[in-house]
Amino acid sequence: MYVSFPEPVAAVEVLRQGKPLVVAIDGPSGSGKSSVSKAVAKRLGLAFLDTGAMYRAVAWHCLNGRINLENAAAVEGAARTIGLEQSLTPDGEYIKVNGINVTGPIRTPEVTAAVSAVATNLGARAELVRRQQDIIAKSGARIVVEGRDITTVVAPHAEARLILTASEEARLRRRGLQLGGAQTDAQLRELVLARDARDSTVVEFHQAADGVFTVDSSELDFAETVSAVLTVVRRAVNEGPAA
Ligand SMILES: Nc1ncnc2c1ncn2[C@@H]1O[C@H](COP(=O)(O)OP(=O)(O)O)[C@@H](O)[C@H]1O
Ligand SMILES: Nc1ccn([C@H]2C[C@H](O)[C@@H](COP(=O)(O)OP(=O)(O)O)O2)c(=O)n1
Repeated sequence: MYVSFPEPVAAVEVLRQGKPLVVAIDGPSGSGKSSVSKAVAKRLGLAFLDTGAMYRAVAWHCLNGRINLENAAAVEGAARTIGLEQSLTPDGEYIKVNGINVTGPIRTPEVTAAVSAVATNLGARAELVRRQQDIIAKSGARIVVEGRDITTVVAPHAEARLILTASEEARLRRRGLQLGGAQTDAQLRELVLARDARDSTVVEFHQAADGVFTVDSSELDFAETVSAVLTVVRRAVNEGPAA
């Protein structure tokens, strides 16, 4: 079989040309939000915003600056004052805190273990939501945004809103593979399920709100999931919110 390399890039699909097209994607950890959202943004020629990276960046800043994560006022203060700069394209993702590139460091187990302290801080959330809405407006409202509260709080009027979910088993397996298989079952459960349980005390990302579509990727491979999400986006654009 002859396989050409690099693979031909799929043609960009033009939807709502010249008009706003915000695609809001929420879901639990390991459901595929980040990777699938990037592929969807590429396919639709849209910008891309990883909101989880912003929560992680604040957590990294607190750990790095010895800011007590249990001090709610201090964490909120950190969210309000840090300089955040991040890529808004699906390729070459990066994020900087006060000019320091923390793209790698925000993915360490230490930051992952600490990030719920930021995610459950309502003052920090309000500030990050405000920043995210500002980024969406500045993108010309043609952007895929993924996180936990995008369909409900950050962009409740987005042209397409969906929850991307998958069974616990699928999410644990995918995260294990993604991290290279070095984690024990207990460690993976803490990284994925325990963190989701903590985060879901302040945001609902398991159940779709009114008008929000659901894509369950448990039985789908990556390409099928991207395709299912694109189908939902086309349907939302052509027919409106989920019934
Ligand atoms: N439908 C799928 N089938 C198989 N693997 C997938 C699927 N969707 C995502 N993945 C893989 O699962 C891992 C976790 O996906 P990721 O996008 O990081 O999830 P999230 O952002 O929701 O935490 C990645 O390695 C990704 O490539
Ligand atoms: N809009 C968002 C995005 C992320 N969060 C929180 C929830 C997560 O614990 C952290 C990190 O999010 P991220 O999407 O990077 O997490 P995963 O790696 O997909 O599990 O931030 C949030 O509360 N609201």
